[in-house]
Amino acid sequence: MKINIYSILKPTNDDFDKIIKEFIKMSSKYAKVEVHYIFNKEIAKAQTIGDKEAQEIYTKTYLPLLKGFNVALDVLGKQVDTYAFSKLIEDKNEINFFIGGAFGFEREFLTKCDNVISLSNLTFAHKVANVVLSEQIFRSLCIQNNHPYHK
Ligand SMILES: C[S@@+](CC[C@H](N)C(=O)[O-])C[C@H]1O[C@@H](n2cnc3c(N)ncnc32)[C@H](O)[C@@H]1O
Repeated sequence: MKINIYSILKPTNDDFDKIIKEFIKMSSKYAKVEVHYIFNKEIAKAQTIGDKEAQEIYTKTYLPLLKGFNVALDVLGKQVDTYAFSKLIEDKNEINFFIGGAFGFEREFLTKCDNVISLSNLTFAHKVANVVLSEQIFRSLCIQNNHPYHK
């Protein structure tokens, strides 16, 4: 199983990145998990302009990456518990998770994904969302493989 996490963000190698890397390393026993930070001039400019234009740039960036099974993370998405999350990612060859930029997602992009999930009613910073996502991926892989971590 291959799991990609796409995040519109400059990689900074801070403590959040270290925690994310740790969960990915722990997951590697069961799946190949990779985080892809996407940041370029257009995205940098997007952060300084209006919500709508920025969202259009995020959509343009993410659309070509849609392949396999695609899950967007959005505060207003479907709330799932860990077991439902585990079922969602079970038996898939390739899963892509998309974390939005500072202005969130354009509806058009969300409708092109197979699922849109919410991790909480609270809005998190990108990296906090990525920490929670990475931990839930590891937890789900433990559930699927009967590893005691999930108890
Ligand atoms: C700083 S947030 C964007 C906030 C933006 N104003 C919005 O309403 O979407 C950046 C990204 O983190 C992810 N995120 C933050 N909180 C989340 C939550 N509770 N559930 C799912 N994803 C979340 C989403 O992918 C979001 O696009």
